[in-house]
Amino acid sequence: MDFYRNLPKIELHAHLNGSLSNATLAELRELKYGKDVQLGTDDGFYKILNGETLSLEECFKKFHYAHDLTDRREALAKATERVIDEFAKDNVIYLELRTTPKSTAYMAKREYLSTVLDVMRKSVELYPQMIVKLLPSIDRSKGIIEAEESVALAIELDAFYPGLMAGFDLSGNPFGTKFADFVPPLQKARKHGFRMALHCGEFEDAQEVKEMLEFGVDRIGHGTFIEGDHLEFARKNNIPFECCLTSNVKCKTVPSYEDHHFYKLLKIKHPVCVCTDDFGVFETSLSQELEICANTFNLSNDEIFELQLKAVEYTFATEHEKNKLREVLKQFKESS
Ligand SMILES: CNc1ncnc2c1ncn2[C@@H]1O[C@H](COP(=O)(O)O)[C@@H](O)[C@H]1O
Ligand SMILES: [Zn+2]
Repeated sequence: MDFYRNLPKIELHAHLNGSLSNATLAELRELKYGKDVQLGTDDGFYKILNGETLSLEECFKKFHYAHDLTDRREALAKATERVIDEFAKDNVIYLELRTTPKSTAYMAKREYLSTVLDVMRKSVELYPQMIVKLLPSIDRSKGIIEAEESVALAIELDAFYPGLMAGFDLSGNPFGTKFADFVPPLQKARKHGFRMALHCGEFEDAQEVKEMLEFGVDRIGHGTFIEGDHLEFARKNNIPFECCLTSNVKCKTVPSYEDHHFYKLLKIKHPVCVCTDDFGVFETSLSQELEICANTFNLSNDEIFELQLKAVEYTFATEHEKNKLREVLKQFKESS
């Protein structure tokens, strides 16, 4: 475990409200409901426990628990601080965190987004070793108006937080929604200069995968059901896959770790990185995901190191930032 923990790591797929640890949940619960209140104290609701049988659709219900606890500015700021801190403690040197800007009973969408961005900006001083970026998410289940609002807001706030927002994510419960509806706001985001890291092929829908690939994606979130011509297209265009092993196993979109498409991609030398998705919900960490990956597919420490080095390429960082990350990795290699 020491190797995986000490290794400087790149995290490219992590949702803020899915990344609340037990300690963070307890802190947020106390902040909202006080010390003695029993209501809403069941963190078990938020977790997907080992052996629990849930469909992907059922998994999405889990996030309501965290959303209730982060509906005020102070709580959201604390949650963001804790998540960044826990990634830093796990030796993550580059973090692209994603979150859906929300309006709640206590916060407008603008306040939500600026709260997260303020904490990120502060993290530059707190964690000089770490680079943190935000990918605002579009939650498909919330409809097109919300998507358009989020894009307009991100474009507006980008002027006040230069370099912090790097791209857009499309995620959330896809059932009952159409990708085509989200093309206009995503196009607007891309025109502004945001890169595209979309959940693509997390469930089986070849037509949607086709539409997404035609639209153009910079990175593929999950890509579990991308096969045949679509995989060929991804290969020709060198589109990296963000693989979240435990997330996929626990949401039952892959049958087991052994069957995870990560290995198929690795074998054909396709760009791939290992990510956590929602380390709080899935009770994991990036170190743990890499260790599982190494044990499942019999990968050496050198191969895991190489995965991190290659992941630097797939980040939405500037060339200057990428060089800094490579330097940190090089120093780790030399000293180990
Ligand atoms: C398990 N696989 C997944 N597939 C698709 N979307 C997911 C997801 N895991 C998380 N999210 C998206 O991220 C939100 C939580 O973080 P934020 O409130 O945005 O910070 C979820 O509500 C969902 O929209
Ligand atoms: Zn995700």
